[in-house]
Amino acid sequence: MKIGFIGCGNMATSIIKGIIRKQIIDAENIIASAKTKATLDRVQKELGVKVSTDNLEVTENSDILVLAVKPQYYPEVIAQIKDVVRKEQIVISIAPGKTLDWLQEQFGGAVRLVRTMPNTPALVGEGMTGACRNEYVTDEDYATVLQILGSFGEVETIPENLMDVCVSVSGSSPAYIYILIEAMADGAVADGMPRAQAYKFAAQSVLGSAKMVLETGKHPGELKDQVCSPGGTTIEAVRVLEEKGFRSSVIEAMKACVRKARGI
Ligand SMILES: NC(=O)C1=CN([C@@H]2O[C@H](COP(=O)(O)OP(=O)(O)OC[C@H]3O[C@@H](n4cnc5c(N)ncnc54)[C@H](O)[C@@H]3O)[C@@H](O)[C@H]2O)C=CC1
Ligand SMILES: O=C(O)[C@@H]1CCC=N1
Repeated sequence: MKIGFIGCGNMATSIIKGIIRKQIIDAENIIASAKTKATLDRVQKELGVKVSTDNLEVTENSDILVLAVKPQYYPEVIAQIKDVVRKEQIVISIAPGKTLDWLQEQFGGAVRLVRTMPNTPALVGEGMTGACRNEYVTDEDYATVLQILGSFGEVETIPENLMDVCVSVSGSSPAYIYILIEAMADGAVADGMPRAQAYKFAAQSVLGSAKMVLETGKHPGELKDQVCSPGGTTIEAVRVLEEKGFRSSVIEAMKACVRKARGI
């Protein structure tokens, strides 16, 4: 099995590192393209995969092809490769807003397409990916794709109409969490904790809280209540978060994210 990446920036690098880490596909069976020699040198050095500036070479040398460029470059890239994409090849999109119908139209023929929304924690094997496929992708093809996507974290098949929601809840959400961690560390630093220590305490608390939700199966509200002692410290923090519109800020930010995805 050979996998190709057109574009090798943040997301492709995270996916490739995740795949190599789990030894699903060897580095020698991975090929990636980029626009500049500087990026290719960085990719070759950092990941040890084959590299090329030629998107056609990447297309011809892969069974699974990931389109890992920004959405605005999709039309240009697809126009360039569509005549060399083979019938049995699987093309994976990772772009927000690009529907299976739109992708199909750009290719102008029957292409096996899997639409996904991954996220950068793939780099450490803790990604969350939503996926759906078109009618040309066989069950066998799709099982292979899910195995690859599952090698760098969790993967779930979702209806295509939820892909834009997936962008806000998992594709983009690591950014919100990093802001939260940074803000928590700023708070700790403001009260005297050294910066590096503050990042560790904040990040480990986020990691532990996420595990509590996933592993206990308890409602997040119940877990929150367990932390809030009557007349205690936590409820004071919660009171201020509610007063400052924390919950509503998150919801509104996510709705803006979905609107943007729908408009891309
Ligand atoms: N960064 C993230 O957290 C996530 C990104 N995505 C999606 O992944 C895709 C890639 O995003 P990033 O990796 O963040 O972007 P990026 O900008 O880091 O990487 C894209 C790479 O593609 C290269 N490129 C541009 N045009 C090219 C062409 N014609 N041929 C070959 N290479 C070309 C660029 O030079 C760049 O290195 C986007 O569609 C994005 O929406 C999806 C989920 C999460
Ligand atoms: O910001 C973006 O457009 C991409 C999609 C999801 C995460 N990053």
